[in-house]
Amino acid sequence: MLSLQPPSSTLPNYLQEDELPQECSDVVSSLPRETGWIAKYLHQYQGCWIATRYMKGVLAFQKHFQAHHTDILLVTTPKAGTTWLKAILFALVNRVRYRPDPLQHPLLTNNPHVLVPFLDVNLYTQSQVPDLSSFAFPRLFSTHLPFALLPTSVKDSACKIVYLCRNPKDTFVSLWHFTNKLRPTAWGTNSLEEAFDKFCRGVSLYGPYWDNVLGYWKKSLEMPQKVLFLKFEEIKEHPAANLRRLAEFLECPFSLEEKAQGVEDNILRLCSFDNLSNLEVNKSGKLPAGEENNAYFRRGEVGDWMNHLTVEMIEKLDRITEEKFHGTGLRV
Ligand SMILES: Nc1ncnc2c1ncn2[C@@H]1O[C@H](COP(=O)(O)OS(=O)(=O)O)[C@@H](OP(=O)(O)O)[C@H]1O
Repeated sequence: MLSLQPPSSTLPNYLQEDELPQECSDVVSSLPRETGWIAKYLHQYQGCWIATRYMKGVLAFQKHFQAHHTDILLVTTPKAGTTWLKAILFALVNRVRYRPDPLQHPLLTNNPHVLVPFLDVNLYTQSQVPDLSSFAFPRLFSTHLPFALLPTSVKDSACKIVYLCRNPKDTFVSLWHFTNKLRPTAWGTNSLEEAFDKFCRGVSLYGPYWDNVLGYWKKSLEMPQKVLFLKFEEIKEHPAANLRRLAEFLECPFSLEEKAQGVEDNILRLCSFDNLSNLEVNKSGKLPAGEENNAYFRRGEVGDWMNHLTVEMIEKLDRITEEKFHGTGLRV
């Protein structure tokens, strides 16, 4: 057993890095390593930067997860709006079982990350082979892993993948705030400049950001029935149209009757930033691993990067994005 972190009883659960099983520690110790942001270290595994704490879950997820053809997997780059889309997905596919009612709905008392858990980060981190039998169909799961790292059963089955990306400048700024809120100051760097440098070099959770996004963009063009590619900014601008697109992709389109009853509007209202962020569960609750739910709600807007990045930073990030996405047809 290899311990990668000095014991510290003061750390919340989500920062504690348990002793890794031998099989996992052998893999981890052979990987390139960098000091991380929210995590103490990031390890470059199959081209993707993963926190020590999540390595066990990633390996177990890759090895053991058996996808059902009815599963829905939400994939995002961290801080792309995962919490928001988890809420929308849950409300959408469960709209018959749970009417999107402003007074009574599971989203009013549960953080979206509890209703749509991360496979690698939550379920497979707790157990090598978690019991997924209690999940209602269609099963809703989530991950930040790049397409290339998904288990074979996800790629081979007819399960659907919904991918969400957000422009890299807001993604970076959101990640920066999240990191500073949740991790001890002694870890990694407190400097915006240093974190920015790492992000630009691709060293960020589940990064490089551009590789993660491009992998799913290409798959969405090759297999439009399997991968739906959504953008945070587009959902913000045209929420109803994107909700309809999502429903059609998941083969549960809204009926005329539902449209007349205002079901689409009710889902969007239920999942809006103002509604979710003001719920008691999201103001004062915590996730099972100890993260404060309010850390997932900050501003929820497009363009906050203008308040944080210098002109040089903006130019640099724009230039990298331009180069990486050149010729792919993708604009973010
Ligand atoms: N309902 C709703 N509507 C719009 N925006 C929302 C919503 N909920 C969360 N947010 C904003 O999403 C950002 C958090 O990103 P994620 O949820 O992807 O975080 S995580 O990857 O799950 O850790 C973070 O963005 P920033 O405000 O820019 O930091 C949240 O405020």
